[in-house]
Amino acid sequence: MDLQNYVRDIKDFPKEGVTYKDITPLLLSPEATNFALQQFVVKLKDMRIDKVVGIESRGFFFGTLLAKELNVGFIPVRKPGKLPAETHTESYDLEYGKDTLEIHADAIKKGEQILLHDDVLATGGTAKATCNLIERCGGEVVYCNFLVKLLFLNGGEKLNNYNVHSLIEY
Ligand SMILES: O=P(O)(O)OC[C@H]1O[C@H](OP(=O)(O)OP(=O)(O)O)[C@H](O)[C@@H]1O
Ligand SMILES: Nc1ncnc2[nH]cnc12
Repeated sequence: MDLQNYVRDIKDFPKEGVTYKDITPLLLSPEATNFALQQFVVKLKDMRIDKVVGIESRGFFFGTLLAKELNVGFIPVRKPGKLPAETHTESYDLEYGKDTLEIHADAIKKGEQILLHDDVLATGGTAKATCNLIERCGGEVVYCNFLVKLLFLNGGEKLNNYNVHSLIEY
């Protein structure tokens, strides 16, 4: 199955000059969703993963599916002001703006091995900020997992020190 057929380009969204990679066609297809999930799991099955961290909001879709599949807990990393308990906070630059992310400070136990998941790796700011959050909680980022990697934005450079994997590259 060619997963690229399930990602569509939306020109000039959310800003002029940005071509947005829309994964909703993939989510609409149970076959493509299951295929992508199994492709992820093949790579992960021999690794020790204690928890999955998914990034709001599109990282929640496959993040929770992956956690269920690996039989481990799921941790949401959220936009500011959404998490109710004590948090750690990181700010970062996006392809189309600036943003801040938060994690519950007690979500990870010291030394736990964490899988980070998001739908798209673009400039890498979001993923790098999330790695920082995980490490501030005492976790170790053992794998950064994405559906889509935008090679021309060089997001991988920000994640030099990490194990990075994606199913679809542009
Ligand atoms: O690699 P980067 O340049 O940091 O960009 C990648 C991030 O941008 C998108 O999130 P967005 O902020 O659009 O939020 P959403 O998931 O809620 O749509 C995407 O889901 C990633 O989280
Ligand atoms: N071009 C893009 N398409 C979808 N999500 C993104 N996140 C950052 N850049 C993106």
